[in-house]
Amino acid sequence: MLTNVEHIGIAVRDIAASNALFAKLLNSQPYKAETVEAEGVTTSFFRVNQTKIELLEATDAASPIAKFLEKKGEGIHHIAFEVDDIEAEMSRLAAEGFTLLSEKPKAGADNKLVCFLHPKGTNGVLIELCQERTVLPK
Ligand SMILES: CC[C@@H](C(=O)O)C(=O)SCCNC(=O)CCNC(=O)[C@H](O)C(C)(C)COP(=O)(O)OP(=O)(O)OC[C@H]1O[C@@H](n2cnc3c(N)ncnc32)[C@H](O)[C@@H]1OP(=O)(O)O
Ligand SMILES: [Co+2]
Repeated sequence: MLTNVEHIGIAVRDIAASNALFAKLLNSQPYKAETVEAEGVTTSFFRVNQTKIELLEATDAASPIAKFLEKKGEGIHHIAFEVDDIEAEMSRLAAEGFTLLSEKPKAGADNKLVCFLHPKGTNGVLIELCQERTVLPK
């Protein structure tokens, strides 16, 4: 089951400058910064009540964020939904015809297991599923 919008991912060119901008906008500081080498990103997270803003800067030219910035520029990169059982949701969504971008959940930022759905099958919006890693998948 999808339980809430866990975070909104925003692609940025300069995470230090965007941290300062979002700190002013949200009147709060990021609570976490984390690099996820496997995804080619450096992230920072701001809490906004029940959800989060995830700023994403590319760590290298092959990063999905570098490619996105080149094609579309800065802006909303993905919407992440919290799920209670990521493997069950992956099976359900694959059976519904969505294209999963990994066969298994992957390690994400902020202690999450994640899986992405291809934006071509979701009206041009990249969707991330994420589950807290303390809840082990079946
Ligand atoms: C920090 C970890 C994690 C978390 O815990 O929160 C993250 O959020 S990591 C975020 C970065 N990681 C990812 O995005 C992984 C999933 N993405 C991918 O696997 C790829 O980016 C992709 C979606 C499969 C596209 O890759 P590829 O085909 O190699 O790139 P292209 O640049 O050629 O794009 C093809 C096509 O798709 C459009 N596109 C790409 N990204 C997005 C996007 N974020 N939203 C909407 N559309 C997107 C792109 O514009 C191309 O379209 P056309 O030009 O019309 O073909
Ligand atoms: Co994300």
